[in-house]
Amino acid sequence: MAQGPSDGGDNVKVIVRCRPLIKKEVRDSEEIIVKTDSAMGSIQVTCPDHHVTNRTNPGEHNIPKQFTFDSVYGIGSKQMDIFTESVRPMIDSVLMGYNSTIFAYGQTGSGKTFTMSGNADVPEERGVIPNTFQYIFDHIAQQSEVTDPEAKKEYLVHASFLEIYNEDIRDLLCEAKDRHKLPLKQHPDKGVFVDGLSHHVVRNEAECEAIMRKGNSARTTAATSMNDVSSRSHSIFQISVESHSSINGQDHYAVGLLNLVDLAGSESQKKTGATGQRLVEANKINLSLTTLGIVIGKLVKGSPHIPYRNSPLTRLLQDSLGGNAKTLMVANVSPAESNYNETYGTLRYANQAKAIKNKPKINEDPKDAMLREMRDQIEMLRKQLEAAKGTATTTQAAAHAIESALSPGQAPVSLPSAVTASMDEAMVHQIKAQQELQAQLEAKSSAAKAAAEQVAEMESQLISMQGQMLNGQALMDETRRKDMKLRQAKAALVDKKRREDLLKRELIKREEEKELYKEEFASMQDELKARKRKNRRLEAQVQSMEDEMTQMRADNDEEKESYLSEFMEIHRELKRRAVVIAHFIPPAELARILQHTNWDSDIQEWYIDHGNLTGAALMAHRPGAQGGGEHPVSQFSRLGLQMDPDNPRHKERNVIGLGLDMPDGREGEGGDDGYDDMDY
Ligand SMILES: Nc1ncnc2c1ncn2[C@@H]1O[C@H](COP(=O)(O)OP(=O)(O)OP(=O)(O)O)[C@@H](O)[C@H]1O
Repeated sequence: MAQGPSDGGDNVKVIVRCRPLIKKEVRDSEEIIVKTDSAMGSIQVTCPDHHVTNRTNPGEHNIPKQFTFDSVYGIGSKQMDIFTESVRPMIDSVLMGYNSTIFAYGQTGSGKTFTMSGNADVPEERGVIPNTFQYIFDHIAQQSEVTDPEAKKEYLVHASFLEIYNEDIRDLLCEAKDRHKLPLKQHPDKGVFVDGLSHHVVRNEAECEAIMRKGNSARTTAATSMNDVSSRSHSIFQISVESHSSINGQDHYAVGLLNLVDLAGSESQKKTGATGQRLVEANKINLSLTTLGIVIGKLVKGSPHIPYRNSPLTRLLQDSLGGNAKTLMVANVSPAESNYNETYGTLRYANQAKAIKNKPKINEDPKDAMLREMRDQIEMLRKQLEAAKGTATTTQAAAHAIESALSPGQAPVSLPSAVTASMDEAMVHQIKAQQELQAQLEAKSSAAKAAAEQVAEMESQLISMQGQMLNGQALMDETRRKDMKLRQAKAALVDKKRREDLLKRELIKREEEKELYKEEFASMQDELKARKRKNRRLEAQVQSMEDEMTQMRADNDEEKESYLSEFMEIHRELKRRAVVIAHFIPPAELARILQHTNWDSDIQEWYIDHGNLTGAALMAHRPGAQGGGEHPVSQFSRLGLQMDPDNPRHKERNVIGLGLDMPDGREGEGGDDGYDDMDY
């Protein structure tokens, strides 16, 4: 299924493939340490027992490391499964005009070349690249069955094949003697491109395969201790699919470029024991792969500067990593215990790449489309051909006219001058005219031949140019139709299985979520219950506090009222004393007494200095009665005092000695100075 344009960005798709044990690993009885679950898209790798990596926590290395990817292909996976499930959507995008990149990553000997190229001679071992050719030409062949003129498309497919060897870019399709370093350049529309790289128009899968074989045989490989045919370079097979359609009389062009990248494998010098040229190659390979790793890491972190320029590999993949292309990374791993570190490293690397986001966009109506140029050339050639055909026809007609003007069977004669001299003039004239016509005929005939040749040449040129543009007619025949049907039926089955797997994955995810919710819900319910209990307790506390507060307020109000009434009482009494003082103590006397009043804060009492100055003291110093005796008291008063000692009527006459009539039984308290309890 074709993917629509995406605005929010497309994550780099990452799939993992684990190859089976190779002969050497079987011979060495290597343990398989990788477990895959294709339906769930998960892979586990377990550190072998003897391979202790964690000294501080030795038990931990036995815990399997688990990863999930867009798809995972196990030991028994088929080339066609990978193609149908994961590669086909990328090619569909290319056919729509997106740029796409599929790159195989992994340690040396992990199966990258097997996955990308495979064995072209064994149908079920054909890799991504040959299966891609077939898919593209099947798609184009189907155009022959399209009847809607607006939906009809015309295609031009061309391919290039390059390698990056020791950080130099080389064309794998040119003659060996011309295979020198090519520069990288930047184009405002095309982006980064290899200047001088050859492009080869291909009209069918056989031509594509021929190119692939030619390039593969030119690619630098060598036997190493890890792989009998180890790629010593990164290779990029590029297929450009250009299409044209005419909608409402308007020409529309789209160009999709597909990069099929087979990276050289990372290798550890310790394991390979490489020396000399192999070591130089290995260092360069590891260097560019490290740069690729740095670029991926920075993209994931969202760094503002991505060091694409640090290696030709990352510059060429610039558009595929964080750019406008759709990208699929195939991480290849070995299942053997001896490759634990590399396998774990590849999975971590691939896991990181999942987070890279691209913003794919369709290349619509690019100015430099080869197809546009070719259509213009064909149109021009057609016009020239028409003109040439006209010229050829008129020249031929002229030649025929001359031919018929010549008397039939009359061969032009060339007579010796002695003979012509004896002939009459008319005869000579006729013979000369014949000779002239003959010369004209020869000239016209050769001109007509040349014109016919030119027309034939132009026609074959036109046919060849038209033959490069594909509308499906030449590709579709009965055999392809049948094979295609079979391929499509198989693809439909894979699609069905894929959908089932996705559903299963979704279902399991939902189940897990449900379980999680259940647990969360149960704990939330417990928490809710506990909170409710606590709330009830708090509510009861609040209620009792409120009741208490209401009570306190009521008590306070009551107390306040009682204090107020007490205060009013005291105030009234005070006023009474003030009135008494005002009436009985002369103001000067009062001022003098007040001068001697002091507050004792220890006992919280007023006291009067020089008590002898007070009225009571003065009264005590009242001059005695005649002869030192007591002042006379009437019989009535003496009796009255005995009977009612508190009756002021019978008391001394000095008002200061009178006690106050206090409220609430306090009456008379502190009657000595009369100011007791008057606490202001
Ligand atoms: N899925 C597979 N099924 C069967 N054999 C495989 C598979 N993958 C790889 N092999 C075999 O494993 C060996 C190494 O594979 P290959 O050459 O593809 O590795 P590579 O990753 O390209 O290595 P290098 O980086 O050294 O070029 C080959 O003999 C290949 O046929």
